[in-house]
Amino acid sequence: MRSDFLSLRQVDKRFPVEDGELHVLDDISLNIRQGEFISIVGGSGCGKSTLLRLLVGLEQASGGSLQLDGAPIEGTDPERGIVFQDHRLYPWLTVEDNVLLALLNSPLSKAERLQRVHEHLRLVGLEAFARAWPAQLSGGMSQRVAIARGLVNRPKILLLDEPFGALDALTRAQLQEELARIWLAEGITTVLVTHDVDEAVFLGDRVVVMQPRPGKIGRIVEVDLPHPRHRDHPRLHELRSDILRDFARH
Ligand SMILES: Nc1ncnc2c1ncn2[C@@H]1O[C@H](COP(=O)(O)OP(=O)(O)OP(=O)(O)O)[C@@H](O)[C@H]1O
Repeated sequence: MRSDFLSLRQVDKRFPVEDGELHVLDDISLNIRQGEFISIVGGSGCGKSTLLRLLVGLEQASGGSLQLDGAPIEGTDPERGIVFQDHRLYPWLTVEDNVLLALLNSPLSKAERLQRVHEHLRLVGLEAFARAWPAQLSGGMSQRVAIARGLVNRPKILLLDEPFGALDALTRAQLQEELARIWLAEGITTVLVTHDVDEAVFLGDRVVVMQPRPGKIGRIVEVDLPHPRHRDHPRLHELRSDILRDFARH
């Protein structure tokens, strides 16, 4: 198993703005192991989403390098699956077709594609809803479809930007458990951006704590607990309080 499966070296990001440039990310270096679950937390505006957009390939770094499995990250690619806060399902397509769309450029036959879609709908517990319309789904169900769509290409990594941010607390907790189960079953390298420190420590093998202006890695916290985890484990509470103390300092 490679310890630098996903590798960020001295990544820097600046945006041109009216009166010069905005320095958003400064000297971000991080090696992520194959199969690892990394959570990224930090206050609003510290560059978490920008970092994820660089990993997706929607933005280009101003300096430094990002590599996945030995190859530079350039542009979007099905080898990187994405789930955003807003599920972005097409309302005029059924659940099945929404997931199928992600396989548009796949070399698989139609029958193989459908089989793959159903396999992933089963994985997220929604096989019975294959023919449903997005409007018939709850927020949590829509987000499950988005996870199925993110995984259907069997990507090398799964990138999640506040995937449960718009859900109520109970649904959010359920989806976190689902994600933990799916991650364990699939063994997929995962990067999660979240505001929620509880979520970050519950799911992550490591939690990257970012600091603002410009966004930097403040520290990296190892969550030294095996999976599956119990959310009430005292160690998780301890780590959470420790990280929140960091937030209070910035
Ligand atoms: N395309 C852009 N052009 C100019 N500035 C940008 C652009 N994208 C992001 N920014 C700025 O970069 C900074 C970091 O934004 P980013 O969304 O990455 O932070 P974040 O940590 O994800 O915040 P939040 O938690 O509120 O979503 C912000 O000041 C934002 O205004």
